[in-house]
Amino acid sequence: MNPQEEINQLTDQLNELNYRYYITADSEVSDYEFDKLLEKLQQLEAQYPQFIRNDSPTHRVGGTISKEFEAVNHRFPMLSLGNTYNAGELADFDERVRKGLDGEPYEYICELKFDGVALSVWYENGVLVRGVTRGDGVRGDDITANVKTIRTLPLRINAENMPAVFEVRGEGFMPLSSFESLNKEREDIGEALLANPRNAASGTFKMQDSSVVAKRKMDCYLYQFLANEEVFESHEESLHWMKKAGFNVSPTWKKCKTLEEVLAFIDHWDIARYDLPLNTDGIVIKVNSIAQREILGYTAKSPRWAIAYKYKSESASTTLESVSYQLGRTGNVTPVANLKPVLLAGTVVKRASIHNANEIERLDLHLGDTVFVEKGGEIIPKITGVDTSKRSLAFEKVQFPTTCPECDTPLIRKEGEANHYCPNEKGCPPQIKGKIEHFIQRKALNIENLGTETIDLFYQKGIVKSPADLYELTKDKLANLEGFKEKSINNILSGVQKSKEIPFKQVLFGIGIRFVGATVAEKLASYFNNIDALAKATYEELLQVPEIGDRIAQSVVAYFQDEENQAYIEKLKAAGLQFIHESTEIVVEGNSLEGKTFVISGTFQNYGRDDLKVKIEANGGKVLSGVSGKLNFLIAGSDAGPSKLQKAEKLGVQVITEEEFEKML
Ligand SMILES: NC(=O)c1ccc[n+]([C@@H]2O[C@H](COP(=O)([O-])OP(=O)(O)OC[C@H]3O[C@@H](n4cnc5c(N)ncnc54)[C@H](O)[C@@H]3O)[C@@H](O)[C@H]2O)c1
Ligand SMILES: [Zn+2]
Repeated sequence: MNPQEEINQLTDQLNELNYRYYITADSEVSDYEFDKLLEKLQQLEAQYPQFIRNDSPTHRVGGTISKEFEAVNHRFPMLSLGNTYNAGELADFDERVRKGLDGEPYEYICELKFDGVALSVWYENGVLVRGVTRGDGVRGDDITANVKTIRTLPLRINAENMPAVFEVRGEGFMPLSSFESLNKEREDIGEALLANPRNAASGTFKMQDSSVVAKRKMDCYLYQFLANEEVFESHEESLHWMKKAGFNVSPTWKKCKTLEEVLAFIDHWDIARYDLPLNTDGIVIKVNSIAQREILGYTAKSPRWAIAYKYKSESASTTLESVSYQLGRTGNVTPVANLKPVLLAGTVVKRASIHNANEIERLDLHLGDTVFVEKGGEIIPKITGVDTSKRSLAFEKVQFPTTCPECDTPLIRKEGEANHYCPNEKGCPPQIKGKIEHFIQRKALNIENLGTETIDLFYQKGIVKSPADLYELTKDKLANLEGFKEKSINNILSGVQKSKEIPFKQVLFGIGIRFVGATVAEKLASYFNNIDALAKATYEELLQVPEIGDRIAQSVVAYFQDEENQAYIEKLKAAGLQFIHESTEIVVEGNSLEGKTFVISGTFQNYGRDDLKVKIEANGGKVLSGVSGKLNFLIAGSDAGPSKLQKAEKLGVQVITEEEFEKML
């Protein structure tokens, strides 16, 4: 290949990888490989500038803006960071800084490189007015309503030396704990799992409904302050100021005066970072003095005064011994690789996830292959490649099964879906047991004293074959089972008894309609009020419910058309479960709100909107639908409508928070 051809080929390849990384979230190569390819292109471009293409990935930030949000021009471009993977390259960076500053002394601030999405948040007169994504670096998506759901981000601040207009930047992220519970929820309702917390964060910040974003408990660490005028002399000062003003600044940063101190910081966090509540993929080294930053300046893509040191995600090679196929509650079949045990990032790895049949095809897996496994942001390691030079002709290609490994029913793959699943919902043992486990979990019927093993036993003995059978358990039936003492029998029976008090929304979640998670169940319960109305609802009616889309509506209709499901619901009704929605119990404090009028806007910490309405009325107040001059109070939640707020301000209507409202009671 001649240099021009090579430049063309690398440009195309990197643009494609960028697209996959930022848009479809299914990158095929590790960050390390990506960065090496980019470096190669950079070198070629430096040598043959006449061949640089206009769409070269070396000249611009990799993301894009989307159609769903308003695009906003950044006041200061949001750049990327140059990166290094070893101490030698870091020393080169330090050398460039030294030369650039012409012998002046300088110091660094080292921070962790948080693995989320960059956010820019604008304040005017201390009030949060805008939240924007990085986008292509020049323009980003206006996601203000979503950014406002971040609880640690102040909506209003009042700090010393605060310029009228300023901007803070930081990394929006989904804490690991939220990520895990979100994926657990998705698994529960048969949805594909999110690949890693970064993709989850970027997807969440781009959702249309900010009340869903609010539920996901996003967070943000701030690491940059920007204003038209010079407010601070050093980065350090700005970090202290942001902290004092109430921003969430991670306390992990450190001032380093020498390269040795920087390297010690890198070593320390290489291990300590695993104890943090979020993923990190390296550290960022920044020149501390703002004046010196100006001297050093920028390239088209990144500042010359900062660099990222990225930790190489550890990889190991081992043998693929077999592939097993696991069946989830909703019949999803997931292939899992069984590996010859190998040490990876401090733990022995025996299994790796392969996601689905496409992935087996893409990797062209053969049993006996030498495979590379990597631990990235995910908890379970994954296979990233195959060393085909080590493949022998005798190795057999991995074949995704055509029938269910548990019940032999032919597997189904819906058009457009990557997953195969077993349609034998009512006769496939893991699906039946999974349904019972789903039914008894805390967020559903909350039946204590029943574990996986007990359910397994009940199922094997033929005592419980559906959640409805739980309500036919008796002392006699259980007394014959080995290992069950009177006390544990009583506990199980009383747990079952207590579940009859569990509110309808949880029952609805528990019965396990595909795609109906806890949140959706709550929405359906309060919209339709009872199971009969829900069962009669047409596809079109279901689409009227906020946040209910095509897929859920279809699934609900199909569920209630099935006669066996109808019989199952009847059985549960006969057992005495709650099938009517009771809005949350409202405590009436008195008539302190007598004669006062309210408008509700936004989402609230302690109340659903309907609950809040009932609460106001129960205490003598009146809820109006629109803001007018006659209105007394606008209760503004975390993402209250800006037009309502403006109107209230204009008309002199008092705007109060949830806490202020509670004080009125
Ligand atoms: N595997 C692939 O296919 C693929 C494709 C494209 C990009 N990538 C990876 O993505 C990287 C490019 O992404 P990028 O342009 O977003 O750069 P980057 O993520 O490497 O660095 C810039 C970003 O770091 C973040 N950051 C976190 N903590 C920070 C801190 N304390 N201070 C400042 N910034 C901080 C900010 O969001 C900032 O936008 C590449 O280096 C590559 O590794 C991989
Ligand atoms: Zn099956």
